[in-house]
Amino acid sequence: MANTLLKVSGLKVAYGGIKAVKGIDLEVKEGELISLIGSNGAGKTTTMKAITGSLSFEAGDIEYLGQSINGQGPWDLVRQGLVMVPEGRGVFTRMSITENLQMGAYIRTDKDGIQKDIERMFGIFPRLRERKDQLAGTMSGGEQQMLAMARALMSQPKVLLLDEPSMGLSPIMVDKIFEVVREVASQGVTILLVEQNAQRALQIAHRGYVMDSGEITMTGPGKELLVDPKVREAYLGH
Ligand SMILES: Nc1ncnc2c1ncn2[C@@H]1O[C@H](COP(=O)(O)OP(=O)(O)OP(=O)(O)O)[C@@H](O)[C@H]1O
Repeated sequence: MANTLLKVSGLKVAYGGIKAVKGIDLEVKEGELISLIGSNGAGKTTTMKAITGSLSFEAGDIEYLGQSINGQGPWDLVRQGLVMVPEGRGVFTRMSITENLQMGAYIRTDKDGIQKDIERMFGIFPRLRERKDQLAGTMSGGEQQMLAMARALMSQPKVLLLDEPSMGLSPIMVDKIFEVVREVASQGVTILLVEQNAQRALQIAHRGYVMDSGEITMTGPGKELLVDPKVREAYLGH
C-alpha cells in the first residue's frame, strides 16, 4: 500500500458567518492523482488554501507526511514539498520565463540540479523553451498556466495542488493542460487537482472527491464517478 502523504480530517473553514467548508475528510496517497470537483462556491479553493497554510481554519486536522501541519504558513510548507499553484496563475509578469523558473527554485542551492530541472521543464513544456527569454506577462493565459506549473515543479514538490488550471483557457489549451497534468503525475509527482471541468478531471484521476456546499458528497475511483448517474446529472450535464 502506498503511503498517505496528505490527510485532512474534519476540516471546517468559515469566513465570518459563512461556513465555506463544513467538516470534510480527504486523503492523498503517494503517486496518486486526485481530483476534487464541484460547482461554483462549493468550497474547493477554500480547502486548498487551508491545506497550504494561507487560510486559518476553525476545526480539524491536516497531516502531511504523517505529521500535523496545523498553523504552519505557506513558506514553511513549500520547503517541505507541499506546493500550490493558485487559480489565476500569479507568474512574475516582468520577469522572463527562465527567471520565473529560477525563482521557483529559490529554496534550492544545487545550481547544477536547478539547471538540469530547467531543461527538464523545457522538455515537458516545449512552448516555454521557445519563449525562454520572453517576459512572462506577454504570454497567453495557457502559456502562463504552464509556466506557473513548471515554476512550482522547480521546487521539487512531493504534493502539488493545482487550483483550476483550465480556467479561462481555449479548448485547445484545456486539452494541453490536462495532458501535461497527466504527464507530470506519470513522472511520479502526487497531485491534488481542483477543477470545475469535471469530465476531464475525473478522466485523468485515480480517485475523485465531489464537493457540494462545503461538504464531500461522494468519493471513489475517477472512472466510477464519471459514470455515476448522480455525478453525470449534477456535473456533467447529462
Ligand atoms: N474571502 C472570502 N470572504 C468571504 N467569503 C468567501 C471568501 N472566499 C470565499 N468565500 C465564500 O466561500 C464559499 C466557498 O468558496 P470557494 O472559493 O472555496 O469555492 P470554490 O468551490 O473554489 O468555487 P469556484 O469554483 O467558484 O472558485 C463561497 O460561498 C464563497 O462566496
